Amino acid sequence: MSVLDEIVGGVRADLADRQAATPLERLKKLAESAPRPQDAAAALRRPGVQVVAEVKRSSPSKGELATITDPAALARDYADGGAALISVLTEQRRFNGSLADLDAVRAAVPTPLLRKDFIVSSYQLWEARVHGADAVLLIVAALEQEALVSLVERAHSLGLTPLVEVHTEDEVERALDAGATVVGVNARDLKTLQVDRDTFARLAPLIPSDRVRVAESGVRGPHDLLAYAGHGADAVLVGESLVRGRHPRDAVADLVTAGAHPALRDRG
Ligand SMILES: O=C(O)c1ccccc1NCC(=O)[C@H](O)[C@H](O)COP(=O)(O)O
Repeated sequence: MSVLDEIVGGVRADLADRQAATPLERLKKLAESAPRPQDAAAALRRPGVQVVAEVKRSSPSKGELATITDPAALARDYADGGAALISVLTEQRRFNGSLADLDAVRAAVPTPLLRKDFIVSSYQLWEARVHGADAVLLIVAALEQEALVSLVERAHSLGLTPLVEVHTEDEVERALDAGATVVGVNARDLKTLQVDRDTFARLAPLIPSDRVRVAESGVRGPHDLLAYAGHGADAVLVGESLVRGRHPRDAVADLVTAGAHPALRDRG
């Protein structure tokens, strides 16, 4: 069994518990009083290369990354540094995240938020709405095509921006067929956990330029952002290097400054 299969198995088990505790109809009622989602795609389409900063405590590849006791404070640093979108991991077993983290971050910053999880059911989209997310991650490798199409449509109908994640040529085709407008190319293979930064250069030309192209994983600093930018990235998603560093606000600001270079801002 791959790491991804194992994670998704745990996610399904936890999901069943939450569904038993809060039936969908109740969740839908709660969504009525949730804030209207912001346009996360528009935030990523701004000129230059935008920064998506991630609240990430642990990972299957590295174990514990950082003791984040106050995700709201970290998110405020990210927002102050100029992040266009803040990604909050809500998966519990392997990433040590939670919907409570999403709540805390939502209450702390006005920046659009991405619920980063292993979404397999529309129930999780309703949860994302209730807990204040503006965008959700949909991982092509974790979904059958029919489920992917249906989740992309449902996310849009709930006002959420789906960030559709791919790692291979076939997955790019599936993402585009499913109607993805924001496509994330993950340099990390979720089955082997190996990071190969050349993945973005290989797959980006297959993604039409009217879609938002996000380069995910392996960004250690501005030089990696600039390398991804050179291959057409509109945004980069950064986790580990920000949570491990001592000055997350400055680290985000350095990335934002690199991404705002006039040569990148003036790209067509
Ligand atoms: O990070 C992992 O080990 C991982 C393992 C299995 C599934 C997903 C995983 N990570 C999710 C991500 O892709 C990253 O959190 C995100 O792209 C940021 O990457 P990084 O900057 O390298 O932390």
